[in-house]
Amino acid sequence: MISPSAPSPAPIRISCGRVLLAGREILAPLDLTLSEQRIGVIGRNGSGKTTFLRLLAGLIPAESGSVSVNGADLARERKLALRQIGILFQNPDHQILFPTVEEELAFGLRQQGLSQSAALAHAHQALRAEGRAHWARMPVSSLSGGQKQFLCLLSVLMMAPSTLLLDEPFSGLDLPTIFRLKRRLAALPQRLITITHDPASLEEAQRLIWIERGAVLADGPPATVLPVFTSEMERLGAFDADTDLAG
Ligand SMILES: Nc1ncnc2c1ncn2[C@@H]1O[C@H](COP(=O)(O)OP(=O)(O)OP(=O)(O)O)[C@@H](O)[C@H]1O
Repeated sequence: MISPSAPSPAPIRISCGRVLLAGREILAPLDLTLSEQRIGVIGRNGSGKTTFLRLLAGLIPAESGSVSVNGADLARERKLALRQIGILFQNPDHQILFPTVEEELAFGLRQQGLSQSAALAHAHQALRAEGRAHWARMPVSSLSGGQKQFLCLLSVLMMAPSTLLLDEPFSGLDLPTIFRLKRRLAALPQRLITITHDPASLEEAQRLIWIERGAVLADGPPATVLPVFTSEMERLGAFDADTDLAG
C-alpha cells in the first residue's frame, strides 16, 4: 500500500560502464531507469546485488557514465545523494559509526544540516515512538545483532530520503519486529529498492531486477520474473555443489 497522494520520487537514471573492484569486473555496463515505487533485486550469493546498491547510492563509481537523479551525478554530488538515497547495509557493523544509540541516530540528520540538539531531539522522539526510549544512551556494542539492524533501519528512515535501498532489511529480526516494519515500509511514500532472498516478500513489487554474474538477467514484473527465477533456483539447489561459480 503506497500513499496515493504522495508525489513519485524522480527516476534514478543509470547509464554506466563496468564496475571493477580489486581489478575484477563485478558489474557489467548498465542502462536502466528506475521509476517504480517498489523494486526488488534478486540473485544468487555473490551475483553483484550489494555492489549494484552501492553504485546506486553513489558510493562506488563505474568506469564511465553515471547514476543520476534529475541530471545530477550522485557519485559527485554527495550532499544531494544523501537527500535522494538512503542505504541500509546487510551487516549493521558496516554502517554503525558511533558509540551510543542517540549519536548514531543523530549523525545522519547532522549530515543533512540539523544542529546537534535538534538532531538528538529527533533521535529521542523516534526512539520513543518505537517504545525504545531507554536505548538512547546505551552503547551500540551492547545491542544484539537484530537490535543493531533495527537501529540502522531507524537511522535511514529518519533521514527520509526519496529512495531507500534496503539490503536484506529483515535478516536477524524477530517476527513481531518484521511484521511491524513490513507494515511501516509498505506505507512509505518513498521508493524502496530491496534486495531479498525471500521471493514471497516480492510479490507486491512492481518490478524485479534479477542480477546474475554482475549482469541483469531479467527485468520485469514479478509475475514474469519470479516463476523463472524460482524454478532456476530449485534446479541449481538440486545439485550438491556449485561447480559453475568462479567467485
Ligand atoms: N570490496 C570488494 N573487493 C573485491 N571484491 C568484492 C568487493 N565487494 C564485493 N566483491 C565481490 O563482488 C562479487 C559480488 O558481491 P556482492 O556483495 O555485490 O554480491 P551479492 O549479490 O550482494 O551477494 P550476497 O547475496 O551474498 O550478499 C563477489 O564475488 C564479491 O566477492
